[in-house]
Amino acid sequence: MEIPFVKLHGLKNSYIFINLFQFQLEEEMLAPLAIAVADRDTGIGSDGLILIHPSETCDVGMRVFNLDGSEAMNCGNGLRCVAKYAYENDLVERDTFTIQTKAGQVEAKVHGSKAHVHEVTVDMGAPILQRELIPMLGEAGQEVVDEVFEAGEEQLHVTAVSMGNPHAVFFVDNIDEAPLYTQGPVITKDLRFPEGVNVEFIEMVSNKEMHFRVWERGSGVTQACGTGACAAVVAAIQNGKAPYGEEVTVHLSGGDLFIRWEKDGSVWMRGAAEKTVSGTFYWEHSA
Ligand SMILES: N[C@@H](CCC[C@H](N)C(=O)O)C(=O)O
Repeated sequence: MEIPFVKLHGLKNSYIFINLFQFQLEEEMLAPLAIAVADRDTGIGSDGLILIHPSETCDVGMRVFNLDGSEAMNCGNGLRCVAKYAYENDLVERDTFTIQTKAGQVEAKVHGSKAHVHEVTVDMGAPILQRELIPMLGEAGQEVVDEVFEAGEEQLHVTAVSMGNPHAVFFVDNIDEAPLYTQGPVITKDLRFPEGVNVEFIEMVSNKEMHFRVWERGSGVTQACGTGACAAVVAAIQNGKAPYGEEVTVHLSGGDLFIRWEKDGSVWMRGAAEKTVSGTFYWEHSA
């Protein structure tokens, strides 16, 4: 099978994009295809697969698959890349348009020209803070803010936030000493999070600046996570470490994102999106 693709990344969080306005794929192919394209030896190499598809309710639709083939409800870096692709490739004409995700609808605004979109702002909608909706086990109806979290020998404190997908945020004193590779792969599968969880470690630099590292559910360590950066800023505000309504700079391994949470309202994400490769993926699918 010959599959046309484009590779884009948001701050080095890279995905293979397939345009389903032009190409059809069977549902049962999607998970194995995600694993195949993401493979850095035998595939193209990426953190996963994103499908850009026609939508009945929005200007375009997006589906996201992690490196291990699991499907996610949302992807912040993917949304900026989809917006760039859709505008540059005339799937949309206006510079502000809607994108459907499995978690709901968002609005994106591209910055730049039809020839080159360099940055995108996305209204990510309101975070979901109620424990059972994240979802996290425990007493329903409460927010999970700075809660004691036993993790093996360590006692951590977690703040849990959903941006359509679940995030467990841990504040640390020194980002270089965060237990990313020891706790990340364990907490992501912790049974207290019945759907698994993306794990973020945050060092506050000031009330408007933070360092960020992530272990993504289904993909492991990545250079950036857009929904994770949104969740981290929400968590910082819930913990009194950052203000409502002001842009916070998040330093991820792959670059910076600029996030603002309006009180009782939306989280806004602004950042770069880049295209690197396009081509044909040759795939022998064995059903
Ligand atoms: N990298 C993404 C998030 C991708 C999905 C995540 N791993 C999940 O399973 O929820 C982002 O930029 O938000």
